[in-house]
Amino acid sequence: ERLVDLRAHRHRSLEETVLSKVSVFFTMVLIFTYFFYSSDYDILDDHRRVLDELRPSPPRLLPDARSHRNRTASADAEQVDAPGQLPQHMSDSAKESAQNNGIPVSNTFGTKRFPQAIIIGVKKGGTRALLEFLRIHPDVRAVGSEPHFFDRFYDRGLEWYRNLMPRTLDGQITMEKTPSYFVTKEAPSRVCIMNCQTKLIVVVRDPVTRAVSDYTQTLSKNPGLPSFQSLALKNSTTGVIDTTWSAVRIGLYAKHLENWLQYFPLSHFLFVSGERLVSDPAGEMGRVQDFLGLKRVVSDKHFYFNQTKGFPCLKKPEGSSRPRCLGKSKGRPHPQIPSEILQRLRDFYRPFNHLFYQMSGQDFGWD
Ligand SMILES: Nc1ncnc2c1ncn2[C@@H]1O[C@H](COP(=O)(O)OS(=O)(=O)O)[C@@H](OP(=O)(O)O)[C@H]1O
Repeated sequence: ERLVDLRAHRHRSLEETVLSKVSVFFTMVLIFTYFFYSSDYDILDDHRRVLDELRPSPPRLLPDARSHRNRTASADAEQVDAPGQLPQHMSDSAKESAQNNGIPVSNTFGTKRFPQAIIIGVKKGGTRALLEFLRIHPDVRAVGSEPHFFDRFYDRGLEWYRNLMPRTLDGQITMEKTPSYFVTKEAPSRVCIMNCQTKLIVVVRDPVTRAVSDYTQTLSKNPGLPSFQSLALKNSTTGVIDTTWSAVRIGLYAKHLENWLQYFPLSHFLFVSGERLVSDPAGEMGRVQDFLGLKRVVSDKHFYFNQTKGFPCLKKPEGSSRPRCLGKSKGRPHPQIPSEILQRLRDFYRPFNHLFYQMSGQDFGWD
């Protein structure tokens, strides 16, 4: 009888252990689901980026014999087909039939390629908005975070860089954005070593507002920062602008473009107006898609103006419960800067802006 009792007791405690494990598992699933669906767009995106970057390099399978446009032979020599996920835009039936055939489709789709187009600048111009808007396009795959290869991590080598890229199918465009490339002296020659056919996109914004936006970002990380005017002026009595301050220097677009034009012809550049990206995102996206040789998929039906955010946001994508606005670090309120300092900066930038309009063949209307 004691033996039977003991067995029954053991059975019960085993059942209890299993039950408690199952309930812990479901609680975790519930918590995860809650955070997944209630989180901010940027947080989700950050998770995806971190996961993408932490994912170990896949083992090499088949050598990729396919050639791809816009790439240099040396840079391409090591291309391989590699395991990847089924492409998002692939129809469910195609995915199913591939899986039903027992073919390990997820192991043969996609190739990591060098970007054919890069958003090279400018910092605080609206580069994140542009990249996120482009990512809606089924023929664009982009790295979420900024790789900083051509400025900070060049010594890691081209293969390191290519490994950061998402997998693409033939016909899809690989992209990345790192706004500091535009002001990095060595970047043009380095990009050209990778591929001189690379398309270059520069989102430009009134250099005065851009400088204030840049300052606002630094201030948010370092509240003890000196005032904007004390950093912008070399000397408060003479009113001479301090061009060594990066927030000022970045706005000398003509000077930076000159450096790039030593390696790339003007036809390789598209200058996107940061202002119009806010006032008419669909119009500006039309130009970008044309430049990239893409079908005009991203259009006004994808955007709505969010009154609370004060910026255009993406409408609820299919299968998502929420519309997507950029995170809090995009569209921050700017501190009030004395009007005479802003005027001084406007006067300072005017000749550089005019030179830039001439060089780019576009009048951005900042003056
Ligand atoms: N749709 C939308 N939503 C939010 N913000 C938008 C959008 N379109 C353009 N912008 C402007 O983008 C500015 C930030 O530029 P970047 O993304 O290039 O900044 S960064 O260099 O990557 O830090 C950011 O600058 P601040 O307003 O100064 O924060 C915005 O003005």
